[in-house]
Amino acid sequence: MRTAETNVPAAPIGDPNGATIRFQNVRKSFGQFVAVDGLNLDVQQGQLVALLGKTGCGKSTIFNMISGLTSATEGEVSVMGQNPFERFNWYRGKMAIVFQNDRLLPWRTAVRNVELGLEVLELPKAERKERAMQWLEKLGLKGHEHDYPHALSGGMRQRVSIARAFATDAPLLLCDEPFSALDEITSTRLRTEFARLVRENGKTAVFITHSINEAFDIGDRIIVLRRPAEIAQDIRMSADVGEEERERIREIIRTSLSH
Ligand SMILES: Nc1ncnc2c1ncn2[C@@H]1O[C@H](COP(=O)(O)OP(=O)(O)OP(=O)(O)O)[C@@H](O)[C@H]1O
Repeated sequence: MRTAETNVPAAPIGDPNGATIRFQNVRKSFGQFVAVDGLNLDVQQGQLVALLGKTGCGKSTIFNMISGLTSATEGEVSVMGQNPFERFNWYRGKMAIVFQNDRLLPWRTAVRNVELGLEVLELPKAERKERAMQWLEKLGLKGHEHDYPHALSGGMRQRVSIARAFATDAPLLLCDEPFSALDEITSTRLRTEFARLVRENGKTAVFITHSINEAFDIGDRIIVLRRPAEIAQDIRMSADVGEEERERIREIIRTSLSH
């Protein structure tokens, strides 16, 4: 595993404060129910952050605020220096999302599904196809470009949705438990490949998970949340963290999650 600071380009897009994602005293409530309470969080460009927490701790709510699907009740959310809820369209081509469900269109082949995000960006047809084919190859799907989703396994479909996200060339990737419905072997392989691609391509990524193992495999930084979405631990991982230290960190995380 590499340190969080590798592959970090000089300055984040449009953000004078130097953070790609910034939450300042963010509160989100649904009626009387407080899902996120006073959250402060900075994600720097080039970081691969695993957001780890038990079910119902508010991970998706945070995710929805980053992606602009919902607004904060109080406080400031800034992504690349803009408010994602107010400037939803500004993020086209700057933010790509991978969901738990692959969300492929069943009537489109793998390559046509990858091209979809590029159609929205209005890229010329030949370039769309070339980019989509390249990303499918990088995701190990050479030979399956013209298969329809129903002919692909769950892992292959999720590979297509990752190719679709990377093909847009968005600097920020948001992933909401994309591998949690897959078997452990497929999931482990995919998350390792995903993390490598994020680093190789200098992306910033937030990866939501409820699995400690997944957070360890993915994150340069592991943020452990407890209800109502407060940060219980903020852990920086690096290549020189030995196995003994990793086990100690796992124990700290388990303890945090059990509260
Ligand atoms: N639209 C909503 N209306 C009312 N309550 C909501 C709404 N969205 C989320 N909540 C509540 O806020 C809390 C946090 O939900 P959230 O989906 O963010 O958690 P999560 O950590 O993503 O859970 P999971 O891992 O199960 O997806 C939960 O108690 C949930 O019931």
